[in-house]
Amino acid sequence: MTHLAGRQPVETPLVELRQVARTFGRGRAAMVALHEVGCTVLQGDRIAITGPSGSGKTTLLHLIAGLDKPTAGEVRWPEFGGNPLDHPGEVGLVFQGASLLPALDVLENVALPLLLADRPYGEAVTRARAALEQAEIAELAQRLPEELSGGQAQRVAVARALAPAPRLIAADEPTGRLDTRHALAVVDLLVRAAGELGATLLLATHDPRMAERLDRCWEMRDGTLNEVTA
Ligand SMILES: Nc1ncnc2c1ncn2[C@@H]1O[C@H](COP(=O)(O)OP(=O)(O)OP(=O)(O)O)[C@@H](O)[C@H]1O
Repeated sequence: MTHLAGRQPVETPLVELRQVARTFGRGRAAMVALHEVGCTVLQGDRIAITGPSGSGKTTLLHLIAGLDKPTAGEVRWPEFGGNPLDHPGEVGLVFQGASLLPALDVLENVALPLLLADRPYGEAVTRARAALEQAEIAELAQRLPEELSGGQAQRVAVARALAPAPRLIAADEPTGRLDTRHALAVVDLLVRAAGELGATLLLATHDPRMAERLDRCWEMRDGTLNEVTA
């Protein structure tokens, strides 16, 4: 596994899952997406969650980020004192599509989460500009989303996630709609930015070439988790 520059994990658990299961639906229609998964995410970890379609990557990522609740078992966030989503700016989320607001320019899109978290306007704009610099797209600040390529739009989505300086970055197939060159660039950006921020990074991907850029790799198979590297 590649160890790109940055801070190494310290042995402090950021997220702990104990015998976590997640079932969707009920009765005969019940679908067990996760079977008694136990794992620990350490501060500063950079973990790829791999596995085929339907193996449970998104379900696991959502539980770790606090977006979903288990149907059995326990998820704990010792460093956050409860669900991190209750603390605005602590979790940066990136999804397959950039989902930028079409009427706002790039700078406004990146500043928006900070404004929604009641940060002062000046601070939100300053942080948004810094995140665009970090993502190496400062020159796009005044563009509208419709004026961006797919790769540029996804870098804006990454900048939006980075702007509040989150402690946990959760990215779900963030490169699924990009060609290999742009996909690798976005993954490398996430890895570098996580190192610079001292943030923990979890990245769900079905692509082993993306997973190789991170330090640890968890492989999902039919709702169970195996660590394939450490
Ligand atoms: N809301 C839901 N209702 C019913 N079943 C669901 C729901 N969400 C996920 N599932 C099922 O749970 C299983 C795991 O889904 P999940 O999205 O976590 O897999 P994944 O590995 O992320 O897949 P992909 O790579 O295709 O995104 C799948 O069988 C899926 O159909």
